[in-house]
Amino acid sequence: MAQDVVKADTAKTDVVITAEGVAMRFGTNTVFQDVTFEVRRGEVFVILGGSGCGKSTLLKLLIGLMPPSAGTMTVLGEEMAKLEGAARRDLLRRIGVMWQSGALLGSLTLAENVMLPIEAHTKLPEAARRMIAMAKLGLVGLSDAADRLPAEISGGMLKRAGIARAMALDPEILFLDEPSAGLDPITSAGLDELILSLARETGTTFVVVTHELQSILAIGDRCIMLDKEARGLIAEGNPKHLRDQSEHPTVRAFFRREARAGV
Ligand SMILES: Nc1ncnc2c1ncn2[C@@H]1O[C@H](COP(=O)(O)OP(=O)(O)OP(=O)(O)O)[C@@H](O)[C@H]1O
Repeated sequence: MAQDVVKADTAKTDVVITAEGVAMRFGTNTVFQDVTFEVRRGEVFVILGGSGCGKSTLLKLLIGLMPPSAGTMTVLGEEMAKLEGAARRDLLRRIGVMWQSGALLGSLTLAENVMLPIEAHTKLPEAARRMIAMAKLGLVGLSDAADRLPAEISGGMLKRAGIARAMALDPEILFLDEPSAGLDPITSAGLDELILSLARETGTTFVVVTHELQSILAIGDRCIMLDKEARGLIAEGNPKHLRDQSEHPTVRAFFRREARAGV
């Protein structure tokens, strides 16, 4: 199996997420176990795998929605599962999440949607909140749509607006749950370009959950692959290396199915 060999040289300060021996069980159902990986500052890190392998569950553990059944997970040096109250809120403020649905409020304009987290977490006056919201909408190419309602824009624009809102408080890590779900291939490729340019220009670390092969190859600096049958990780490394060099049958099957169509 291809493995990234740079890991040993990486300074600890460059590591923003660690998972060590992480397991998640629901009753007698072990979704995964022995999951160990790290995410480095500034990279686009992809969590991939087939349906039901536990991608969303892992994302929920990472953002502290539930604690792992076993193992240790740290985000920005803190063990989320052990944090409470203000310490937990402080850490949550340093990360952003865009769920698959985008979850914008339909009765508010895009600018008002982006202003919401700023209002919730700061005491900035409205003019300053709007200025930040406009800057974030500018980052995702939606300056001209700031005063439109979610129902008035396309699916791709909704995703961009969701990213702008998730970036409202300048998160160090941005988690994206299936960002290209429901988008046509051209719109999806545009979103991939946006994610790449945001990662490169803002230095934000992206953790992206997806099973879209085209996106994985386009944006992923590194990835991990979860597998339902193995109940854990079956690959870690650069997606293109895995595609070209992995000898694991499931990894090969996943990466080569669309590779034949010209990826
Ligand atoms: N709250 C829960 N209670 C019980 N079982 C759960 C819960 N959440 C997830 N599971 C189980 O964990 C397994 C993994 O689910 P998960 O949604 O994380 O997979 P996934 O890889 O994100 O799948 P998909 O790509 O289809 O969204 C499934 O068997 C699911 O039934």
